[in-house]
Amino acid sequence: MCHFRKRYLPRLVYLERVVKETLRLFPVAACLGRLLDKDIVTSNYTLPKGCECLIPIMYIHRDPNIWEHPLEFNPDRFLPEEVSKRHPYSYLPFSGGPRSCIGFKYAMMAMKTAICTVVRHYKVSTELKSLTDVDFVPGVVLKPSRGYRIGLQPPSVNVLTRVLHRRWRLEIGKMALYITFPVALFHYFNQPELFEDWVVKTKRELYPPEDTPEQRQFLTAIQKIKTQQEADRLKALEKNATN
Ligand code: HEM
Repeated sequence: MCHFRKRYLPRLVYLERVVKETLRLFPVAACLGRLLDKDIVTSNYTLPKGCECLIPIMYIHRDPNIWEHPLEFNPDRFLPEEVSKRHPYSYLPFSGGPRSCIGFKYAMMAMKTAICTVVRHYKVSTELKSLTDVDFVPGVVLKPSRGYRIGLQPPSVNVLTRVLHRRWRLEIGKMALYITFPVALFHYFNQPELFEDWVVKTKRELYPPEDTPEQRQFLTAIQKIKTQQEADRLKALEKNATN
């Protein structure tokens, strides 16, 4: 199975909508607190400076005035055309304004990577039947009261997948062979005593000493020249001796 790469993340548009819809129904920070540094005037109320406010993110995310069928899991609520219909502060999983989460991009990348990695390797299941089956305990972050009731099962691996999974072993084997083979050959042929006889024998077979009439004629001619030269030299010596 190929490795997951960072460059794949922008292409996972549906997964991004799934993550966003999950954070709508189950915002990690379900409730935020603010201390007002000035009076806030709304249509019906004035919230005085110094007042401590709680912003019920989970409640806003499930408000039927904002979200149609709020308890339905529908990732397409986060299609660009749907998002543009809503007030920007109707969805606040990472808070909003100047004190919003600085790590939201990283968090989105991390969640998408984690989900991809898990679903590519495991079959995920749960005994929970609907969203309302999940109860929460109050806390700084949203936490299910009965833990995370999910099952992870390794997929049944077919032969092809098994072969692909073992590919890295094959590659290492091939690499070892590529290195060992020339090294072994080099060592073998660098022992002259092992192959000297073989070289001499092969050379004799490939280039046998020639014994043709021309060759013999040539050798006789050379011999004649040598004898002639010897005789001339002797004659010259005798002449010198008599003088
Ligand atoms: C799913 C993951 C995350 C969620 C749901 C989340 C949510 C939030 C929320 C709602 C706030 C606002 C808190 C408030 O106003 O009281 C916040 C603030 C903050 N978050 Fe995250 N966060 C996540 C991951 C991260 C990561 C990965 C980082 C760092 C890399 C990070 C860094 C921060 C910081 C520094 C603040 C404070 C910003 C400020 O007060 O100016 N968060 N986060």
